[in-house]
Amino acid sequence: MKIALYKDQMIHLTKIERDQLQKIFLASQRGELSCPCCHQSVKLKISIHEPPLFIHPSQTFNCDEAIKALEEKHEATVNHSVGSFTLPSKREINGGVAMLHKTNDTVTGWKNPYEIRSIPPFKNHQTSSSEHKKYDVDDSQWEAISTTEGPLLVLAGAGSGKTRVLTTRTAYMLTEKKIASNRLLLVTFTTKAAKEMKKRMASFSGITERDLQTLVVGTFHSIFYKMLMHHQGALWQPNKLLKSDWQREQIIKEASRELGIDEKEFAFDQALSQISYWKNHILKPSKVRAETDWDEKVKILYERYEQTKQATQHFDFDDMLLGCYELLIDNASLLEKYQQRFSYILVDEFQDINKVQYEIISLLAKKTQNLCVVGDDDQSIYSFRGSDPSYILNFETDFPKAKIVTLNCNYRSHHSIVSSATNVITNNKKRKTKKVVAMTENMKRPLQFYPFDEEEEATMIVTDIKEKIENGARPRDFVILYRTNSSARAIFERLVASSLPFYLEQDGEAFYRRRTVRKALAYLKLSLYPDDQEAIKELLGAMFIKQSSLRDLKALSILHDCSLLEAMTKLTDIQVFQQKKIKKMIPLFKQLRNFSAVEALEWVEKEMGLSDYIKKNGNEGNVIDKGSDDLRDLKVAAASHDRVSDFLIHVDHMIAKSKELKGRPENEDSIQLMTVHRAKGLEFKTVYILSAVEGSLPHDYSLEAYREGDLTPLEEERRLMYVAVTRAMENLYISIPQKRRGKRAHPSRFIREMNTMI
Ligand SMILES: Nc1ncnc2c1ncn2[C@@H]1O[C@H](COP(=O)(O)OP(=O)(O)OP(=O)(O)O)[C@@H](O)[C@H]1O
Repeated sequence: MKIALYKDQMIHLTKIERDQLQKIFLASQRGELSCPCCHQSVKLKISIHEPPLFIHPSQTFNCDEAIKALEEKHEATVNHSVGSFTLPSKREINGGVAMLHKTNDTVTGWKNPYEIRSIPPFKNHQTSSSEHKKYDVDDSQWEAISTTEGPLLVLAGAGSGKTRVLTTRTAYMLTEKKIASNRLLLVTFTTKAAKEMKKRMASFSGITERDLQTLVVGTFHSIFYKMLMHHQGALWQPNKLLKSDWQREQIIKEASRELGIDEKEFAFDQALSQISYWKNHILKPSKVRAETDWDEKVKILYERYEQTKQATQHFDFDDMLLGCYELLIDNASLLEKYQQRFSYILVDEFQDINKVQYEIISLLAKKTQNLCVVGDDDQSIYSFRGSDPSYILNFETDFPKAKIVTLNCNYRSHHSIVSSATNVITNNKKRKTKKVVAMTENMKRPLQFYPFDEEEEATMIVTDIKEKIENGARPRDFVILYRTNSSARAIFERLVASSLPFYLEQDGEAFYRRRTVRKALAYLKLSLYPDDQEAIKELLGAMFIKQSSLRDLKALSILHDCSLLEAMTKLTDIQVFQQKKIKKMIPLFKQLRNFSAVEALEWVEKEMGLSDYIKKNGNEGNVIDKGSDDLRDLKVAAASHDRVSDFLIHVDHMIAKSKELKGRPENEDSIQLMTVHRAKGLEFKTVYILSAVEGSLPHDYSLEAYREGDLTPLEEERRLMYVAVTRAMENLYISIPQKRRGKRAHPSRFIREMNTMI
């Protein structure tokens, strides 16, 4: 039904502004809406497949006829506002956003979902022959398995059975070729993948417990670290490993103080990534060529970072690779020993290898040349960390005797998913030509849907998952993929509100703990709690006032019997322009609490100086996550809350939930939320891709590079879309919000490509 009662007034879906829909949804979740006929509570359902509707959650009602009459009556009436919802007096058909597939009898701007149609007819591909039936592999897979001698490049399309090939090949070498298990080295990209390989290997008949124990399977780091421990144990004690980012950050923070860099405001995370990138390229500080001011600063921090580590005998993960490389090149007899020991080397995910890893593997394989590498250049997505697809693209040049086997049968995804992925990836110029074909088809095609914004996107997806689980699906069947961690905020919040089990692997700070977000929230908090110390610290940072002023503020607040916030007007040990700014700003805090949450944030940005902070420090060196984007995201989150106080309660609740989940072990049967990067190598029955719009996927930074003539980052973004699409086994849903970060969004260019048959 299209009508419901809210605060004793009738609301009609066709008359509601689209940007109010989410608020009505939240009100309905709180049980604030009721049926105008039977007065039972009703819910607003916002789903992917059909226009929004009010529904009776209980089965016992009989209001259809009466509701129809009421709907017709109210269709003709004019409404203005109900509670905090604004209702247009005249319904706008277009609502200011592009509408491709609009319907006229529902909320403004609603667009029906749209199936991808540019799918060629499915062809049946016969593959397997009887010779290798016992391994359950096809001809090409068999060729990759049985070619054990000499360099071999297995170019494997998405879902074509790389893991199956690697495990079967290892089993074949051990059981049929009788190669001693300790002569094999199998390198995987993640610890999870290494465990999975061992688990699968155990299921082959003929493989003994001893084989599994002596076989060296692991990540580059784990294998090379063992080598270092064996030969230089004293230098590589585990207690000297800088395991966490905060430990590494601490070192460069100290160095930054000496250099006069503002500790509170510098993007240390980016600096650490840059240092890591240089190390993976075997670039010592003296060899780095700084091209920008930022590079120059980080280069100096890099120098200090290395000096400190050396002095305290600490080491980081990158040092393990560099240390192993140096160990082998400096020690010819040791190298020879390892060349003999590991006479068969297998490397998974070879498209994401970096320079130092490649150099070590090349050294080890130099003598025997028995190097089998498996990868897909179309899935190379780690160039920001130093991995370089040119190693896979140039493998035949580096190993002229290499044999190449291409695996192009996709066993994971149905035909329409594989075709959609192919439509996109074929647009990349720098790639090896290959045509991946699906082995199965079903009638379901990938579906594009058009939420109003990020909030509605999250609501639609959670509704869809809930329905599917009610119909028998398991939570573990679902994954929600996004480009950057900050995009997970809305979906996280909606899942917290639902009772569905979910797991979010956090590799960064939770959204509300991000630097710019913390600062913006501090203003709101101080408007209500002018003595909040944490918020005051953030405010000092936002105003470029040193943190030690907090001490003075505490003393001043006692002396003048005023709040910490008011005490700021009495600070003397600061610049005159800062004193003036503070005097002007402090009275404004009182007004803030009367605004809506969004208005308050606008005010903080424009009138209270947060925009100055963002301009100066929000973006420093940060190409992926900009402070100004965080503030826009924060306004989207705030839009669902009228009062500042309500929004702050919501924020605290989400911070607590996020902490709670961080410490909780992964439940195997949960909905997964992850970045596309993390989804590499995984598969799920149903995949949702968030925000397939320009600026998100492809990311803004790649579009900027493209405008400046550099195509490389955009091609990597296209590979990310390819990886995302090819994780789906049966169902693929792609979200194309009409607005993102409060602005009109444009469908991703990859969507256009997906809808164009090659
Ligand atoms: N010969 C085969 N017959 C039937 N199923 C197969 C065969 N080879 C692989 N599969 C199945 O296809 C799916 C994809 O395999 P796998 O995960 O090994 O692919 P992949 O090449 O590593 O994929 P990606 O690179 O996209 O992560 C798995 O579910 C696997 O069991």
